[in-house]
Amino acid sequence: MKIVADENMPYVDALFGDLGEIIRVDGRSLQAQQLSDIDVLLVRSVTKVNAGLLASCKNLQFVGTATIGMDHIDTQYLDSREIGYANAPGCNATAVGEYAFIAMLELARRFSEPLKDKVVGIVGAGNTGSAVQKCLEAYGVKTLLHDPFVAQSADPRAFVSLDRLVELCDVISLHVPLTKTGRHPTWYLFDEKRLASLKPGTWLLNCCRGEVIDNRALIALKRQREDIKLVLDVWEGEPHPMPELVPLTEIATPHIAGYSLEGKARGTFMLYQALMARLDKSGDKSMDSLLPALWSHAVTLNEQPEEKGLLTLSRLVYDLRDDDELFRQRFLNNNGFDLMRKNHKHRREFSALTLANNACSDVDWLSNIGFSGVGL
Ligand SMILES: NC(=O)c1ccc[n+]([C@@H]2O[C@H](COP(=O)([O-])OP(=O)(O)OC[C@H]3O[C@@H](n4cnc5c(N)ncnc54)[C@H](O)[C@@H]3O)[C@@H](O)[C@H]2O)c1
Ligand SMILES: O=C(O)[C@H](O)[C@H](O)COP(=O)(O)O
Repeated sequence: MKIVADENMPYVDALFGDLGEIIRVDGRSLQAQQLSDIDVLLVRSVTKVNAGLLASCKNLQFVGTATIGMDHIDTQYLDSREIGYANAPGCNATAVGEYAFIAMLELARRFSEPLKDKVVGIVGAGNTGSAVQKCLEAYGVKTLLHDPFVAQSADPRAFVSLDRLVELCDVISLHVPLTKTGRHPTWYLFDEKRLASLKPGTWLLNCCRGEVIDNRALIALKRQREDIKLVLDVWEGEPHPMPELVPLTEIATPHIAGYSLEGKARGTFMLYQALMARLDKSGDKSMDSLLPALWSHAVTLNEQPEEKGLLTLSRLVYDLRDDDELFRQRFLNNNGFDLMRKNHKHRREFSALTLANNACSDVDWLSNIGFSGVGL
């Protein structure tokens, strides 16, 4: 079996090595002629999988994308050729949730405005939106949700309209797929008009897809309204963000909100499971053996951490300021955006840090946020 895999997908050798030959490729520049005799294609969000790429693959049985988003895959075309496919829903939801939560803690500290006093609006209440909500609620922050699809399901949570969310929230975090059609398209969901309606001092975070916000309108808004604070992980026109937008942000990163080691391992592992099911084989691999230990094993709490202490714990697991600094230095360099993504291997999730409780008081909320605990 011949397997072509994006070079930015870790753990492919460990999981797929027994199945056949593995060829690593640069997913963004992948060409049809590199794929003519392959059986399996494993991609990330930067590869457009469509008739143009696959027309000459006669043996192709399976396409896997180690991502949540599917907007880069022409599933109709795959269906028409009866090629199996899978994505990895939820694989990096915890990573995105923790990224957004840490970013909010960073802004709270920078502007001396406690996160605990804010109301946070979450647009899109699926896997990543729910992961942010989990961290916020565990910490005791009030959240409001907008999701017209989930609102009509049996989900017991309360939902508000987008207008109401924008009107009431101090912080808005975006977690929708990129859609151009259907009843509630998200392309430019935050257009010039919506952006103009943000209440004074709003913090706006985008960790989903760049084009959910009209980036030109965002630049125009920021030039008039210093009070709006931006956290952007995704950009219109990736891998070339509008250069004038970057200095207008508080935190800027190259589409790595989902890039925890755990999230990447989960993504590859979910594709392994999907391929094994497609081949009607039972897999003998497990995810546990893939991950290394965190550099610091445990931290002992002698007292209840306040917001500053919570940020300190978060930074032990993932210091978002490092990625922000590197991005500002490098995004304009040749291939800087993609190189930073390719070399991004340092990030862990809260669960990698074990907290020991010497404080006696109730610190269950820390395990609800996601930290591992001895006696929490
Ligand atoms: N920055 C990153 O690294 C990163 C990582 C993971 C996912 N993503 C992006 O984030 C998106 C969301 O991921 P997810 O795992 O939460 O997906 P999901 O499918 O679990 O949830 C998306 C939610 O958005 C809702 N939605 C759709 N249209 C909406 C609209 N107009 N208004 C409000 N809600 C709407 C859906 O009903 C769904 O509940 C993905 O599609 C992907 O594009 C980015
Ligand atoms: O949709 C997703 O899952 C995310 O956007 C994902 O983290 C993108 O990462 P990539 O596949 O580009 O490495």
